[in-house]
Amino acid sequence: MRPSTGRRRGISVFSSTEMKLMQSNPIKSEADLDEFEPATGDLELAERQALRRVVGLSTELEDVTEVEYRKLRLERVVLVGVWTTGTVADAENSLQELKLLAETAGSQVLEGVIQRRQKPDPGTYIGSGKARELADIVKSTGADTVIADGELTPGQLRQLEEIVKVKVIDRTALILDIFAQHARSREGRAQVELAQLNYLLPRLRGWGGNLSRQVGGRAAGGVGIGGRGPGETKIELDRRRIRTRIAKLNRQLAEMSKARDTMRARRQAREVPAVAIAGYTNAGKSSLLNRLTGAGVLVEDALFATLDPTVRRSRTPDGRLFTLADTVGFVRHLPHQLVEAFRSTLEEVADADLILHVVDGSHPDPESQLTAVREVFAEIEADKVPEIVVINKADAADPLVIQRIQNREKHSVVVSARSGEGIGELMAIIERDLPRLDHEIRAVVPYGRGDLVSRVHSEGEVLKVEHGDEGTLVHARVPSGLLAELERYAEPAETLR
Ligand SMILES: Nc1nc2c(ncn2[C@@H]2O[C@H](COP(=O)(O)OP(=O)(O)OP(=O)(O)O)[C@@H](O)[C@H]2O)c(=O)[nH]1
Ligand SMILES: [Mg+2]
Repeated sequence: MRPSTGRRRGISVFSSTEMKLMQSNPIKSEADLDEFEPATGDLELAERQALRRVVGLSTELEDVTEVEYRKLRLERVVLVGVWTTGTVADAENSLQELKLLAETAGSQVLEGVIQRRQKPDPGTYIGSGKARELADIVKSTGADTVIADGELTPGQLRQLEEIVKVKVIDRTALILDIFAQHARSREGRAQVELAQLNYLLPRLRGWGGNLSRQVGGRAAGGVGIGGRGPGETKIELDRRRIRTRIAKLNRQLAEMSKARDTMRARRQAREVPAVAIAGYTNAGKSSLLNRLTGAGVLVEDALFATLDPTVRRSRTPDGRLFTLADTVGFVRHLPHQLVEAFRSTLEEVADADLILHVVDGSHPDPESQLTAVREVFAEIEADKVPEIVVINKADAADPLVIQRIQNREKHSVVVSARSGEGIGELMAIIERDLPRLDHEIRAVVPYGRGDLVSRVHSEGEVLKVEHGDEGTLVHARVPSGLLAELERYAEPAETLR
């Protein structure tokens, strides 16, 4: 924590245009600032920010890509957290994670501060005295944004902005922003936009027209709110547009989820068991999928590298086919708007026959990651699915920490997706825990039905194949769908050995 730099408030932090604005609406002392009247406060702040935005975004071009725009937008940030429970180490881990999130969003973190409090200040999140210290830090570091480690009310965001004089965003907005940058598929983009709009809607008044910028270009672009003046009519209009857009996105997503359901139903009809790889972001889920299937999925030392689930086929050592799905990573306090919006994607986890819950053994606090992930499992009703805890990054982890997790998690396996250590053991566990959906059959398949024989090869487990006079003699374990088709060619019981 930085020492207090005193209760200074230099005018030099403002541009000349802003100074003019302040003269026409003078703030004489900090006391005035504290008792700011919300109604005029909204207007004044929004105008000041509108001006600030023009100054800061002189490079704002029509064709600048969204990511570049975001980088401009959130370049130099100061982090702030309120530490209510737990140890100093917990509080620091939390801010460390916020730093990774901020960096993932493309910003440079200049400083981070935490305040010990019973609970966040209802008005300004951190205490108002601390908020002024924060303002000094912002000024001396030249930061353009403050990111708060929590979900702030619209009022808290506004009041903190009034004190620190730069844009304030919260953890939820930051995570939404990262998702928006990473979403690639049509469904993923629609889900993120829906989450952003739901976050935006109740905050529209508090942040005035400026909000469309804060929540991200896509949401803003999608509804066409450029956000100039925060006039009531404009806000009403924006609200209506947002609601219309939300309704449309919900309809589109329902369509897309139907397509996904069909695909899943097809997989289920074939009785191929489904394994979902889930876990905290950056735990190594995609690396594990690659290691198990050679899928070649993007692996990155970044949070939320994966947003679109990849499904691959794999086989157990005894030859049974199963699907393996990589999924979006979880994080503590995953914004509920995101969980809601990503519900259909997350169903992939809830509908699985087995979950490989990957945890990063080299993380300072893997246990709290396990807990955070299980909270999301409960929310999406995936908590009834059998779970194997896969303690990953064994090559980098402290053996004592691994031991500690193993003691707590009886159903666990230690692996390194990087070195391959423990992967064989993991496969053996998958084989043991996968539901056995297959039936054993011996059949003589006529040569004209080569299609059935190839299905036995791809969907079932072949025990023996011979070529006889009347057809292919197949002894195999197959799912029931295929069994039904093979039964007419089944060998009479008495010939079975
Ligand atoms: N040392 C070590 N690093 C690993 C291991 N597995 C993954 N990593 C690294 O951890 C980082 C994250 O890996 P990913 O596979 O992208 O993790 P993820 O869980 O898919 O992450 P998101 O999709 O972002 O949620 C990458 O830098 C990997 O190289 C491992 O076994 N050992
Ligand atoms: Mg991934």
